[in-house]
Amino acid sequence: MLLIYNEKTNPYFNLAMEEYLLKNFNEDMFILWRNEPSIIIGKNQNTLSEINFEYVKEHSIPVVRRQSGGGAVFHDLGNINFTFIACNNNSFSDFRRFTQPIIDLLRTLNVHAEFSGRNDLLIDGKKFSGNAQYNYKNKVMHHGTLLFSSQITNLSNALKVKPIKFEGKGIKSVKSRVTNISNHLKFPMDILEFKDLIMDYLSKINLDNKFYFLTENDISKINKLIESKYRTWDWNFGNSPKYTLFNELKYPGGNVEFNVNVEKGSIVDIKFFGDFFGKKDISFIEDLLKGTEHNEISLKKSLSKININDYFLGSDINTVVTGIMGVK
Ligand SMILES: Nc1ncnc2c1ncn2[C@@H]1O[C@H](COP(=O)(O)OC(=O)CCCC[C@@H]2CCSS2)[C@@H](O)[C@H]1O
Repeated sequence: MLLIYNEKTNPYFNLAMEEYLLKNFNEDMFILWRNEPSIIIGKNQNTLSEINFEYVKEHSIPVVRRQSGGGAVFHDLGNINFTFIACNNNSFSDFRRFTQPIIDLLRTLNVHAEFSGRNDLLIDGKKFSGNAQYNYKNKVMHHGTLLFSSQITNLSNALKVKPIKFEGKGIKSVKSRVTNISNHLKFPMDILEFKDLIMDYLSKINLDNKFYFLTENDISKINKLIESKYRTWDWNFGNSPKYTLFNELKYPGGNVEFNVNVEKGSIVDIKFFGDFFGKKDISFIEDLLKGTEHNEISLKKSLSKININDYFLGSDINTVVTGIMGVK
């Protein structure tokens, strides 16, 4: 098994690295990695309905979609991620096979952890690890988080959403009470010591191991994948399953309700309902916004073609855009 101890903490890099290693190597692997504060979204989720958009914007938190299914998780440098890539697997594998080493390792530290539900590891009934898998050809990639000393308040804030606004077939995250491993240790331990401990433990349970360090060539291929996929709005947001957003726009001239239907990231339909005090017909805006990508930049660009006051008296572009994004 190849053991990869990755020091990079950029979430775009790390998600692209997983895909690159899965698709370009024909060997079993184990990788440990950490991300700077970020949200990692499941393959089939509606990104906007899973994140606290205002918080994410205010703190410039990258939101990155991954290959595997499941819900949205928060990462920071207090969270360690582990990835197993196993060749010669024809289907999804038992989650327990890949999480048992973590449970066993924690037992050596006197921490009692258990597997629960479909994809969680718990200590005292609280989650510290979420897991997911992805199949590629005859391989399975299993990855999981390990909350060791994460900022739990930031985790809750980043994932705090008002889900009633969105309707669609996107996979919803399963909210849990969470805990950090370090709170359950009988003695102080640094996160990097814990990371070393996991790597040591893994290298002992497998006999035939080799450390592998990413080469210049690997890194340049990973960088290409970042630019073509992992850093793009299309993959992280646009790729969401189709959804409808229900919201209300409050502006000095009144209140209007509206629905936006979004498919492949673009507005296919938008309808405003209510009393309008603007002097122009609202259907012009409805037509104007069809085909616009459901993001702030594209909405601003489309709306800059008109005088917003002609439709929403006393309002401005920013207010209308935040409304249409479902932020307020
Ligand atoms: N980092 C982290 N670890 C454990 N649990 C978390 C974390 N962040 C949030 N949560 C909690 O899990 C739920 C979502 O649970 P849910 O079961 O919906 O989703 C998951 O667990 C997905 C795990 C994906 C693991 C990948 C491994 C490497 S890249 S990401 C969320 O609402 C919080 O309550």
